[in-house]
Amino acid sequence: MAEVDRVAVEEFGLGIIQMMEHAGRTLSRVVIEGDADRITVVAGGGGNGGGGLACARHLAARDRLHRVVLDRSPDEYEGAPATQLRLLEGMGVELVDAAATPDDSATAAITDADRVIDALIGYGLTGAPRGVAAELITAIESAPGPVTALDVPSGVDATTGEAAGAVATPETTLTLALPKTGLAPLDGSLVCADLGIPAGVYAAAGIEYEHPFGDRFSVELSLAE
Ligand SMILES: NC(=O)C1=CN([C@@H]2O[C@H](COP(=O)(O)OP(=O)(O)OC[C@H]3O[C@@H](n4cnc5c(N)ncnc54)[C@H](O)[C@@H]3O)[C@@H](O)[C@H]2O)[C@@H](O)CC1
Ligand SMILES: [K+]
Repeated sequence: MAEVDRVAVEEFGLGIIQMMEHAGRTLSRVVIEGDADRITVVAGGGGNGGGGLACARHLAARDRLHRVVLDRSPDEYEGAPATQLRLLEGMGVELVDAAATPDDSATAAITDADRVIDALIGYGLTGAPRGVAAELITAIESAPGPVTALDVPSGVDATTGEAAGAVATPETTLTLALPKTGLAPLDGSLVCADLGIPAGVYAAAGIEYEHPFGDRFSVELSLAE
């Protein structure tokens, strides 16, 4: 998937912000179909967090957003995730910086929610979750509400499915563009979102690909028996 993203951006000129918007909007549609009114988005600093922040904007516009929890200071965001964050700030959405709140407001924002979106870490995970991200994964895992994970549950290696540390078990995982091999052993439902990546990108990345979405923009997947 990393190679597909690279070819899409460097050889086909697809914008990361474009793909991230599809990810965030489709994620918001999936959770809006449920009945949760107070949805908390927990967002990291990379591409996965950026998709979560785009989702938060669509939820806020529909009055379904409870809180946005960050694992670092808003000043540390760069690139497309920073663009998503600035848009949220412009809407007046309150951000909870878990790294700067010694009290339990980040945990409360997670435990008070009807549903939690886990957009901390995607396929960019390196090693076991550390620091604030690890604490937030533990808080998500102990939250009473159901969890929707973006792309992969944070802490799971997208390729091997191994988890070297904490993982929040999702009710649903919305994976992006292609199912990752590391999702095969996962419990819960699996939905794949179309990021609008042209078929030629897959061909250029050496992947045999048939558009799986038909007339839809997301499809539920199940493991072949
Ligand atoms: N790169 C792209 O073209 C796109 C990426 N997308 C999303 O972005 C993800 C990949 O983005 P990135 O490559 O930025 O990576 P990620 O966002 O998956 O992970 C990087 C972030 O995780 C943190 N992190 C990594 N390992 C950690 C550990 N052990 N403990 C604590 N924190 C850790 C890093 O500090 C960094 O903030 C995909 O899974 C997907 O969800 C989509 O938004 C679509 C486009
Ligand atoms: K995630």
